[in-house]
Amino acid sequence: MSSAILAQAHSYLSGIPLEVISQGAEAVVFLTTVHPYLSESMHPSDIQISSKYIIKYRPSKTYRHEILDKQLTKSRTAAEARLLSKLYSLKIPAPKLIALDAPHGIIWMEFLGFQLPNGHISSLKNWLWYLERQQEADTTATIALSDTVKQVLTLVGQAIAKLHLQDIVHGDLTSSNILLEQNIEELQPTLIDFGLSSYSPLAEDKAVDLYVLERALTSTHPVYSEKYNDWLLQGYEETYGGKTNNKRKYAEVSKRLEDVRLRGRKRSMLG
Ligand SMILES: Nc1ncnc2c1ncn2[C@@H]1O[C@H](COP(=O)(O)OP(=O)(O)OP(=O)(O)O)[C@@H](O)[C@H]1O
Repeated sequence: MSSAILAQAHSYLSGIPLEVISQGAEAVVFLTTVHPYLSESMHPSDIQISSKYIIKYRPSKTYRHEILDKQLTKSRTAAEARLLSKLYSLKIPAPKLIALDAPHGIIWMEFLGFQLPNGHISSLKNWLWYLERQQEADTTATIALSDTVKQVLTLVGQAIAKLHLQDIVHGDLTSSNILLEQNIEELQPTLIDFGLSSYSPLAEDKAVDLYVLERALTSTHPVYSEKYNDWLLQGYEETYGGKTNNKRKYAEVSKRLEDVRLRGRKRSMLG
């Protein structure tokens, strides 16, 4: 990453320790240990507070016109933050919004996930890979793996359905954009990266969301992806089509998903 981007982030976040954990096309993601406005003394000592937070920073793009760049940074950052806050009120699992500095392209949010035994972060992709490697080493692990994976993928499908029932489309659903949280009894999948999200009532857009995740699972977990996708869709159907009057809406998305798959297959046959 360019030192200019880092210097800019440090100037906006003066005195805040920043550790780069990812750099995408749109944003740099930092890990920090400092909360933007709460100090330790503001918490009763019996309440455990997290000491890890995420800062997502959209640097300015020098190839864009300066005024347009400022407007885009501000509106995209604010839109992502608004969505996080909406998801919290809807109880859809996603990072909690902590603070926002839209003009500078900065969002502070809750840190999610944990370290897997192999040291990787608990994205759905890393977790499935980890379990698959384990199973290959010990074939007696099959049943335990199926039960837990089925439960998690059903929850993923349910979370996506909750999003779609609100006519929110994620826009970049991959197995890296799903982080697992360790709850007391079970693993809870949470959705991250709402930078490309939008509102849409269209069955087509929802089907594309599902297709993108289906493709991600197929390409990263080819041996098991059929089962994974079945479990995911079961969870989706349960929640999206759960009420009698939603059955028709679910059938529309399901039909569209078939069409999108067909288009995808045609495209790959044509190269
Ligand atoms: N709330 C969070 N808790 C923990 N890790 C996070 C969180 N948000 C983002 N990350 C980490 O940072 C990475 C990039 O985040 P995000 O996808 O939001 O940024 P991005 O710039 O849009 O990325 P990309 O362009 O690669 O899609 C994630 O894959 C994840 O590893």
